[in-house]
Amino acid sequence: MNILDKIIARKLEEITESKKLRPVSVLEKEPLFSRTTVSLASALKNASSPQIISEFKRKSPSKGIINGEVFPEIVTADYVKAGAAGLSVLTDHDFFGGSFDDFLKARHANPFVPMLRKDFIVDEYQLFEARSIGADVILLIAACLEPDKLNQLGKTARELGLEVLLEVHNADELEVSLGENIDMVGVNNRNLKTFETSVETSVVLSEQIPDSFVKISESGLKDAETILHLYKYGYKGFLIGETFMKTVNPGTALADLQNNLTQHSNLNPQFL
Ligand SMILES: O=C(O)c1ccccc1NCC(=O)[C@H](O)[C@H](O)COP(=O)(O)O
Repeated sequence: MNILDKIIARKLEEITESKKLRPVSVLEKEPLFSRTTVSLASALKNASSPQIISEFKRKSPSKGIINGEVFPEIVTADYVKAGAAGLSVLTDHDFFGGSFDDFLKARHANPFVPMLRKDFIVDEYQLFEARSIGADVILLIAACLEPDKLNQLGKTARELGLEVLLEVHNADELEVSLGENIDMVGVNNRNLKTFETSVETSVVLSEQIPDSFVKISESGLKDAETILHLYKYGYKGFLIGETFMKTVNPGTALADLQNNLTQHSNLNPQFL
């Protein structure tokens, strides 16, 4: 069984349990459920420089524990101070060490910043969960979903006021999954079989994503040079987790990257 199959098998068990414990009628009564959402797509679309979406990620299948001693409210507030355009917070517990508690702490510390619920969405119920914890954006991973299901989830997400980030790893996934219920397309540079990352994946797929979708490059991003290189291919957003989270102070790591981006852009104005 590959890693995605394992994650999804576990997710389906969790969803069955959660539906019994906290049905949709309960989720709808959560105070954050009716919160006005904030658009990540607009923040990226209107920017005239590369924008970083900073991820709060404790561990991962590829790296194991990344950082055990971190507080979501502190790390995410530091990210925002350092100029993050948006936040991504893992809510998957078993494989990424995340939780709703992490998400809620980040949300309360940053009420007006666009936040992505980073999880493996396979059921409408999880969209109601996302709304109830104050998410603005949800992720639909093409590798996990049949095109009809993906389209249906996108439609329901939109009806709930959530933006939809479609994640693809290759041209085939892109071709069958792109549709009217998608706001942003994220190209994941991580090969889920080998866990190796290659930014060439973002380069190769860039031309195949219509300009009407905001483009985001995800995973394995480490430095300003790579980000500015991908910016030339039309990527507006850059989702970064491990590079920041493996440091003692993830917010400072983002601030350093932002400084490097500014310096490189000044040295090479053709980048911007
Ligand atoms: O990160 C993993 O090991 C992983 C394994 C299997 C499925 C998904 C995985 N990551 C999810 C992500 O999309 C990343 O957390 C995100 O793009 C940030 O990547 P990075 O900057 O490399 O932490």
